[in-house]
Amino acid sequence: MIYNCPSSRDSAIAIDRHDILAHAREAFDLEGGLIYLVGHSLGPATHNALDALNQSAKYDWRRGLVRSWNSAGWFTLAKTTGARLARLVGARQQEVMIADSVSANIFKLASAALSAGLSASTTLIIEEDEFPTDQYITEALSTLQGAAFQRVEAGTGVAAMQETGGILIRSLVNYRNAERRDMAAEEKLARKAGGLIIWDLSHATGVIEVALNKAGAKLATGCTYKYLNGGPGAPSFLYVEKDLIEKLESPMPGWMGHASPFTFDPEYTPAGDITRFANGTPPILSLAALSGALEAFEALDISLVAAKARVLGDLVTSRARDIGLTVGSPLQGKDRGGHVSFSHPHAHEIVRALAARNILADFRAPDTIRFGLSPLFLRFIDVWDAMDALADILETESWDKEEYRERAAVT
Ligand SMILES: Cc1ncc(COP(=O)(O)O)c(C=O)c1O
Ligand SMILES: Nc1c(O)cccc1C(=O)C[C@H](N)C(=O)O
Repeated sequence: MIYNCPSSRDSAIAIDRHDILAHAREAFDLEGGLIYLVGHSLGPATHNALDALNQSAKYDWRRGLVRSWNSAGWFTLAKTTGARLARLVGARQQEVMIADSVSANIFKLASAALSAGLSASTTLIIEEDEFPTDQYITEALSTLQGAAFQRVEAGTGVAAMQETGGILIRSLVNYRNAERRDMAAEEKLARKAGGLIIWDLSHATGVIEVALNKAGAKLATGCTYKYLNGGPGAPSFLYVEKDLIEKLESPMPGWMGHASPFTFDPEYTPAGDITRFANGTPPILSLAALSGALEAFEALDISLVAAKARVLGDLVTSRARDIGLTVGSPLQGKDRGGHVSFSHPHAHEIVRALAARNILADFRAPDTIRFGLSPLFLRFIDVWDAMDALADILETESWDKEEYRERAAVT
């Protein structure tokens, strides 16, 4: 074990002192004194992301103007940034591109898979506790394509796929409880049943090891604004296994996915590579920020990042249990993603009481608190202190204040 779980504040300090990832924190432009436990929702800004954004806006856009499509590499930015991200999900560079949102990419990938007959049946399956957008998109797509739709109980999606040979939309890490699935084992079951899994890697990428190629995964997408710190609204990524790229056609064949957009051909011919999944003009400023943000991962061993996340999570689960909270996440680090959730009847007030102490966590109705444990910028002492604050808030019932009861529009 590279990291040990601290048993005291002093040992947390000692572990931080020897942390081989300690330098990664320097990449971030963090406000002093803030403990940020929401990197699983919106990662903080890195200096490189801000510089890249600045460069793109102030020089490439302001001065380079339309010339920058070529001179600043804007035309290929979605692909080059995807290639940069590929290592973090265990994919080949040519199998990943940046495009649209996860919502749009689930639609494109599932629709393309249905049209190409990649699965034994056209049944679309999703578990009822998946992130809502995945459910809405999957159900809407089934209506559009006249495919059967099954919203199944949590924990039964793989069995439904085995039974029907259909397409399962599945998070590698559940957004609420951080439960982690075994991609390789489930891919094996999919192959046996003639089914297909489209992976949502939103809560996995940048915090646990993801090995798409090794697992034999065919299709995936994921957010870049969480652990990858791409910035608010940063476009998501999509992955298509190399042998499938030319077999699949996007249901949204926009001009940027054309083999030669600037021939302005009235007939659509898809690009021969992953760019066939692009549709319109990409959000260059967001892509620039994302590309800059990925530099923080460049020389990092993702297995170390994952190891640190596991132990930060162990620290939260063990101390949360000590103070009487009900932990909703798996207790074994290997079964968990990068956050830990626990419940309390006054979860919302507690999250607001933590915020008043400059500790940001998040609340998911009705009673869940999530602590996101981004290993690149969080130290053991941050998490130790956050747990101390939480213990104090519970013990003194200092959450019980009128001002903590109002609901914010977004939490
Ligand atoms: C698992 C999961 N999927 C999808 C999304 C949404 O993705 P997007 O807003 O890019 O469509 C989120 C978070 O917002 C998420 O947690
Ligand atoms: N994407 C978000 C947004 O645009 C606003 C507020 C929060 C988000 C999120 O990412 C939510 C997140 N996926 C979750 O796991 O709850």
